[in-house]
Amino acid sequence: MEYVLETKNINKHFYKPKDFHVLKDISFGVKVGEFASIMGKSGSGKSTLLYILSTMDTDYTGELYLNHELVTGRSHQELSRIRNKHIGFVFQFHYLLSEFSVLENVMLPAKKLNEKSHADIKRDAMQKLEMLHIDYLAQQRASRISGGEKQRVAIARALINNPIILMGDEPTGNLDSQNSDNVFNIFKRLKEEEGLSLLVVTHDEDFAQRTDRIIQMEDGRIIS
Ligand SMILES: Nc1ncnc2c1ncn2[C@@H]1O[C@H](COP(=O)(O)OP(=O)(O)OP(=O)(O)O)[C@@H](O)[C@H]1O
Repeated sequence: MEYVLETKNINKHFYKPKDFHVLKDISFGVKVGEFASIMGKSGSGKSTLLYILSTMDTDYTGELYLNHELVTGRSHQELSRIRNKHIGFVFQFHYLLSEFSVLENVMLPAKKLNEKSHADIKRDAMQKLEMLHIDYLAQQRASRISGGEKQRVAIARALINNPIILMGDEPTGNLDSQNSDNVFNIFKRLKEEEGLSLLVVTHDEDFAQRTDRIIQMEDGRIIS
């Protein structure tokens, strides 16, 4: 089986205010081209797990593999590069820089990666915006577009370095049903047309039901 992401026995504790075993022996994988969702009650550990999977949190035991390579134990600098190059992340809030244009926002992670010329990055960013049907917003300031548009720009930005997996933490949490549907359809299209792998934490039952697989969490464990 070809996995883009795999974990082996991930455990995590929070020690303040008292010892709390938040993630218990999490072992699972996301297959290449799979669109998986994570559901579970508030407090079951979904966000905590996603922050480990996205390499933002390194305070755990167990192993994390991306493209079959062990990521656990790498230096802060290496992780920052792995994250920027291989993982796209979409949050509930868009985190766009409001004073920058839409195009500049999308270009930023590629600028940081520093592997391509300015012209190439600009061309790639325009292509992502076209793919999401928001290329007409390229020169607009990020502060001046709607919530649904901002989330689509955030998706374009998450895709600029052609990640191997796109992760989302409640990416439709701030959107109305029409815009949530838009985001779902974009994700579905990325899977079907680009072969992208996706892993999305959501409270939206409707959204989760339409993904390939629901990973159900309860009290820090995966129960199904
Ligand atoms: N920094 C922290 N210190 C101590 N406990 C924490 C910390 N962060 C989270 N927790 C606790 O860990 C548990 C899991 O939190 P987490 O945010 O992963 O849950 P979740 O399933 O994503 O919840 P929600 O659906 O509400 O976002 C919760 O009980 C939370 O209170």
